[in-house]
Amino acid sequence: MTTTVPIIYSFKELNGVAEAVSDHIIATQNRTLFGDIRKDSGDVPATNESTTKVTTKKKKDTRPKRFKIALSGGSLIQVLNEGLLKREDVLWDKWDVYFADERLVPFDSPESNYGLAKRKLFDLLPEDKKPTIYHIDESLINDPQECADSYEKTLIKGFANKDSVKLPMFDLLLLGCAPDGHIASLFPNHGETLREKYAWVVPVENAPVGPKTRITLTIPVICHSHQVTFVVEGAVKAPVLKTIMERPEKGLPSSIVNEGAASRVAWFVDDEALNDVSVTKKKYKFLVE
Ligand SMILES: O=C1O[C@H](COP(=O)(O)O)[C@@H](O)[C@H](O)[C@H]1O
Repeated sequence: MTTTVPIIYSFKELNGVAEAVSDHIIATQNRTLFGDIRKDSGDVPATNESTTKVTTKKKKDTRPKRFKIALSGGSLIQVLNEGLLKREDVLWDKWDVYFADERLVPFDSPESNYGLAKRKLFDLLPEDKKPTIYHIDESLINDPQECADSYEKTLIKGFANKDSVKLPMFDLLLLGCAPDGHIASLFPNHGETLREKYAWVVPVENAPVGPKTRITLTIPVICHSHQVTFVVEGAVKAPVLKTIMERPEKGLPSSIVNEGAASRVAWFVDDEALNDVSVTKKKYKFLVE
């Protein structure tokens, strides 16, 4: 069994993954802000109170469009640092930045995903170009369930209410993939977390890779994103990429998302990470969209 999801492959001569993924992010930003591709993620269906029948008529969303993006931590942040900071066409002040997962450590810990993004990205932007950032409540890091619930509430506010919007829809969700196949803080063999259907955010209390306690977006939320983009580099990732592409039946979290979001998934990988993959590669010469 092989996966049919195309790989968007960053050719070395096009300056590598950081450049290519930056072009992709900016193209997605521009389509979201100036195109018509985004479904109204914040719309609330009108309710006819006399019959309590929910109609499909939607209120027109008159709010200025924002680019709603979720970031992972880890190696992705360095890629963004190298690719995005030098660009002038990143409209940072129109970005709403959320996190795909967070490690429950203080923000000044080197292990904090928000802390890393802050130091390597947000702190380096001019004051008038900062995005709006939605991070966890640092005071709740000792209570994973509370922290997850609180972050879910943050999402609910950002994407209207949970009853009317069954799932939030990020314009772009950026994922790394660890050598064990975990994405965000969704780990292989964490069945209950991987099967979660209702919650948008869940606690993780026994992560096999430190820090042990985390919170993470769930698979349905990740797969509902308008665009899910993986960024994976280095020979250390070659075996896991082979498993994802050639053995989806193994059910790694990365494979579940790769299949679940299918046509909305893109992969940005370098030659080293792709080295072991033997399925037919669809190579796209990457052009600015
Ligand atoms: O623990 C985590 O690991 C993954 C993968 O990190 P990488 O450094 O191998 O790219 C990361 O995406 C996630 O946000 C993080 O919490």
